[in-house]
Amino acid sequence: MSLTDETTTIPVLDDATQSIPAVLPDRASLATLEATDVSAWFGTHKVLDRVSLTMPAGRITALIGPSGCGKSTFLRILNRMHELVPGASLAGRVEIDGADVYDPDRKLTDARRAIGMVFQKPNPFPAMSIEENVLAGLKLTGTKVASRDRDDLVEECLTKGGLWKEVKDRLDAPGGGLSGGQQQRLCIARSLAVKPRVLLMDEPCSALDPTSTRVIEETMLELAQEVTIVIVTHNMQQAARVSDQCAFFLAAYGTPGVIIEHGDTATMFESPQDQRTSDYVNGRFG
Ligand SMILES: Nc1ncnc2c1ncn2[C@@H]1O[C@H](COP(=O)(O)OP(=O)(O)OP(=O)(O)O)[C@@H](O)[C@H]1O
Repeated sequence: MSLTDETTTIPVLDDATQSIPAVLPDRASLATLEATDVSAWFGTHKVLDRVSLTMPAGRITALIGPSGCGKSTFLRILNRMHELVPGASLAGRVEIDGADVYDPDRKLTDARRAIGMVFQKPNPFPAMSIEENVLAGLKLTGTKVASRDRDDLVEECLTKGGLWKEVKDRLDAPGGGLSGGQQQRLCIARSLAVKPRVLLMDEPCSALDPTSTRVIEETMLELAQEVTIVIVTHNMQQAARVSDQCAFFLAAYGTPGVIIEHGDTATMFESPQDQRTSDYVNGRFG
């Protein structure tokens, strides 16, 4: 089913009922994510109207805009989390390298494995060890890794998450015992363990101090070489520091969110086309 009918309601899919093999493209390569005419509702409340955006392979795309304009909803549509909200629906198309993310013949876990998510508040499993946290996503997504390869995978993911040096001597310690910034990097490492092609990050630094924020930003810049990143941020300096392109979302009073303008980050900050973009990135509202 391609979700081009504006009135289509997405059913909440039960993984247990989906046994068709994965057909997502090779997860080892960088992927472009393409959203076309995406609209979204919570019940009858329409919160996004025909949003289209290309998020290029190996680049960092920042979604910016004032509170309530639909950035997080858009992000959650990209890896099929929106459909978990009772009464939520959407229309439009999301493709990863041309493959329909909402193809009903595809397992929900395939979409989640290919398109990982890091949330605003670090959410490690507090009682699980650091090592167990990294490996936790494998079980949740049904990803198989031989036990002899697990140590290497843990080291690889913690290294990419920028945490290895700090925790390599205490992999058995509980994840909940780490600082907030370390916990967020542990969550990034956990997302990486299933080898996603895209990593979605919803205000990943908003609960962190400036030092931890910089460490996460450095981690993101390194990760972009092997995974496409889409980040929601309210921090304009952060958008300017880390992103290659920005999309400015806005919802005028009583209307659903739309993208007013998008383009490469330098242009969006230095010479945007739309006065509202200029006002927003210069802190005149929002
Ligand atoms: N679970 C939900 N149920 C009902 N309405 C929701 C739900 N989540 C979000 N909304 C509504 O959808 C609209 C868009 O919200 P969303 O969180 O996507 O915006 P946002 O731009 O990410 O905001 P913020 O920057 O504050 O996180 C808002 O009007 C919000 O109230």
